[in-house]
Amino acid sequence: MLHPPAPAPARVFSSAERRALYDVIAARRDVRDEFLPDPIAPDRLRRILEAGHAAPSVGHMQPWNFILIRDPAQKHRIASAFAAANDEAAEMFPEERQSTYRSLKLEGIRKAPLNIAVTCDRTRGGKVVLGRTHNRDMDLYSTVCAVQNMWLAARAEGIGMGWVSIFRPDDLRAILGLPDHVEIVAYLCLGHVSELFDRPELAARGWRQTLPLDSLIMTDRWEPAGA
Ligand SMILES: Cc1cc2c(cc1C)N(C[C@H](O)[C@H](O)[C@H](O)COP(=O)(O)O)c1[nH]c(=O)[nH]c(=O)c1N2
Repeated sequence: MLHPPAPAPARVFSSAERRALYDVIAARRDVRDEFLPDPIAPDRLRRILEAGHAAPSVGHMQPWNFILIRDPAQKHRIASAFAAANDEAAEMFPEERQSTYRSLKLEGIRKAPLNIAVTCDRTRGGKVVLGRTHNRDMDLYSTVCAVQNMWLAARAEGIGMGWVSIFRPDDLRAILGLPDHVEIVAYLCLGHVSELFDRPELAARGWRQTLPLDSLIMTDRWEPAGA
């Protein structure tokens, strides 16, 4: 007779191991401009992708794919799509912020030796997926979990990663040749880094400051501001 599989004892991490995890979380940065041209060694890239693939996903759907982009011509098309969208984006901010916005470097598409498009196949796992029955976007959220795992793994490997989202989605879909049932979730730039900011670059450059954690914690239900 077959017995259902039982869980194994949970591994306990030492304080040094815990510290290492929190250090990586704190030292992770969004990288735009600090990329070096050196290629990423295949074993490092593999570990970063494995970290992504180890992410939680709704119903264990694993809806992600990882499109590895190194071709300069393809990067050029994507950088042009970014430039078009970025011009439109600049216009959307109040006039007094537009020059600051234009001074920010917001992508490393050509400078980073590797770009990765992380996609979500919305049909994977069939029509009904455990946990997604009433919340259709859980597959997209799952894919974001994969991206965050990659971001942390990359930092631990000494690889910088930046997320670029300033695109008209249809431009990027066409360039990547995505079928209708596949969404682009993240466009990532990866490479070794020379330097890193010790806090978010947007905060360091005065665009937007980091909010204090205690101002964000609520108890039992939504607390209206000033209550
Ligand atoms: C979904 C999503 C999308 C984007 C980003 C992040 C995320 C989560 N970020 C990076 C973002 O600006 C950055 O994470 C914050 O400023 C905080 O900085 P650190 O990530 O802590 O360095 C980002 N940065 C950028 O320069 N261009 C971009 O298009 C985007 N898009």
